[in-house]
Amino acid sequence: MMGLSYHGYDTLKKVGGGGVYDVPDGVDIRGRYCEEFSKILTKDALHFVADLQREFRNRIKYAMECRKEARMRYNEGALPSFDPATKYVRDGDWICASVPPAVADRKVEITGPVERKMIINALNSGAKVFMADFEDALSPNWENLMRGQVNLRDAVEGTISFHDKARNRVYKLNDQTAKLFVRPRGWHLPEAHILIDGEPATGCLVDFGLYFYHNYANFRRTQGAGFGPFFYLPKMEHSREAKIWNCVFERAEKMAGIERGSIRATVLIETLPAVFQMDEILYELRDHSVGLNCGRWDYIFSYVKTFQGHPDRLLPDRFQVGMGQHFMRSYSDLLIRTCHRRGVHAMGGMAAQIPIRDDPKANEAALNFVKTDKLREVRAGHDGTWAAHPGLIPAIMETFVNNMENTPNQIQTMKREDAANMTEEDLLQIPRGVRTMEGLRLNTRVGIQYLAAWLTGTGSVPLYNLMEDAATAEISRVQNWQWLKYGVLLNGDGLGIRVNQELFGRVVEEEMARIEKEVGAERFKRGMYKEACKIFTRQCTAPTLDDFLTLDAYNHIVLHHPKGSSKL
Ligand SMILES: CC(=O)SCCNC(=O)CCNC(=O)[C@H](O)C(C)(C)COP(=O)(O)OP(=O)(O)OC[C@H]1O[C@@H](n2cnc3c(N)ncnc32)[C@H](O)[C@@H]1OP(=O)(O)O
Ligand SMILES: O=CC(=O)O
Ligand SMILES: [Mg+2]
Repeated sequence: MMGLSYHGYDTLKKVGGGGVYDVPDGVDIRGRYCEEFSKILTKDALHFVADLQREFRNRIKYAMECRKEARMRYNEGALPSFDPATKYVRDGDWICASVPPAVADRKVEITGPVERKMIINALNSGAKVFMADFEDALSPNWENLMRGQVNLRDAVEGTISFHDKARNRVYKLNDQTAKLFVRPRGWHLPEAHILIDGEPATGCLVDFGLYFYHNYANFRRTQGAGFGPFFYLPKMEHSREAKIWNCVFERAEKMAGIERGSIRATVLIETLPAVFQMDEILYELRDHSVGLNCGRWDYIFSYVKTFQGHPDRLLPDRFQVGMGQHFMRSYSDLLIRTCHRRGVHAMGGMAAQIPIRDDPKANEAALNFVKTDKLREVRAGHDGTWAAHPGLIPAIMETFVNNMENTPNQIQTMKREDAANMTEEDLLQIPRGVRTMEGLRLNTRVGIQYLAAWLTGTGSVPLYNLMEDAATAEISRVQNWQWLKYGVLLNGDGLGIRVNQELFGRVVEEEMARIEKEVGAERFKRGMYKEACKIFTRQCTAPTLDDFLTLDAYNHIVLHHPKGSSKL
């Protein structure tokens, strides 16, 4: 039977590539057809996603409106703060459901995009947990998303393999693997290739829904010892958003006929407003929580975004905004105190350093930086932390093991009551440091190269010996925007130059020439550097700050089938 429109017909929908997706009433697939994808995009799985979308779309829209409204208040001069209306939650004596034994020990967690070889490498890496990422580390084009689902299904089944033909190497899972967590996209991102009742689906409901539907049974049997699946939840700004996730989880548990509280999630505290909502977020998810994580890179991005209307809160060069800054330390300390008081893990964040193969001295310095950062985390009371690369795992594991008393975590032993009186001033203190021309140049060079990679399907890249992903690139973008908006003085290099449009135009030109030289003329021509430069420059110079780099850029990676049908 040929496909009709998505309205009112329970029918087969024909799309590019000659195949057909069997879709339920009201669902339209605009992504490329592929037989492998059709095993993910089954009618029943799509039915589940559509049910979630229909049940929660209005609440999601409302939550996004609330974000806008809060931003307007911050733009008018208000500061984020603890909410007096939920003091009873912060003061209350409740705790979260107890931690599932399968994930009691989370000393080192590796993260990475849902790419086939990386999934196998990460699961085999010796880390306790692998967070498979549909978010900061992934460019969410149709192929990546759908292949990611196929890869995760095979990983959970234990059948995943990969043949690297160039190296004639076959990758398979070891007997012992890391426990899998999955990070869906944030609430704000649409999935333009799946329309439900004529509207793009909510990206995270697609990521969550398809993964949950196909994997919950296998996962609980093989990985979760009766619990799971496990998730990481990104970029929330308020506990009302956590409440929606909690309802989504309950809805999924009901559909699957599994016990309430089976699904568990760690929430990234990576927006400035959310640091004032940590108790409230845990409270909403108290039956489904396994802790919070310091998503430090998005947190820095969010500091600039929240204070976009506050010229007295300008950031110094990006690399000076580390965990030594008072506001960052305060955030980590309060997160540990909050989690341990509620009986769940307080996870540390990502050090951006990665191994440097061709320079032993620089490599040693990078490794020492990571070790110092991780030592600070474990001594502060974190129960585990993130690694961006398998090469860092032994050193990080050793740091955590040697500094914890033979226990899987520090939930009972590091209560951090000293952080109980953390104030709003502590959490908001203006970061110290200077701004330099090199800072502006590096932001520009990194931002454009990251975006060029993202547009061509790669969401995490090594640049100048550091891991760059959507969160780190955001810092480069918003920092440039902030410096331009307020015409800041570059006060750290003795040049006494003010940032303005003309200077920025020159910097962009010169940095593009440098990028071309560094990557080579051929790769530069083949890549999407010019398009990336256009998008990045527009965003840095826009009169109003765009909410997300990837939201504006998303239109450029939407590819509707049959070709030529409209974009978002
Ligand atoms: C702010 C945040 O949200 S942080 C979380 C999101 N970001 C991430 O997850 C970034 C994860 N890291 C990465 O993507 C990568 O490490 C990069 C892009 C930074 C560097 O990647 P590469 O340049 O390919 O690293 P490199 O060449 O050293 O890789 C060596 C091997 O390690 C593997 N590897 C590297 N990083 C990872 C990882 N995170 N997970 C699994 N395997 C990995 C590579 O696949 C490669 O395997 P192979 O030898 O079998 O071919
Ligand atoms: O997601 C993690 C972050 O640091 O951002
Ligand atoms: Mg993040």
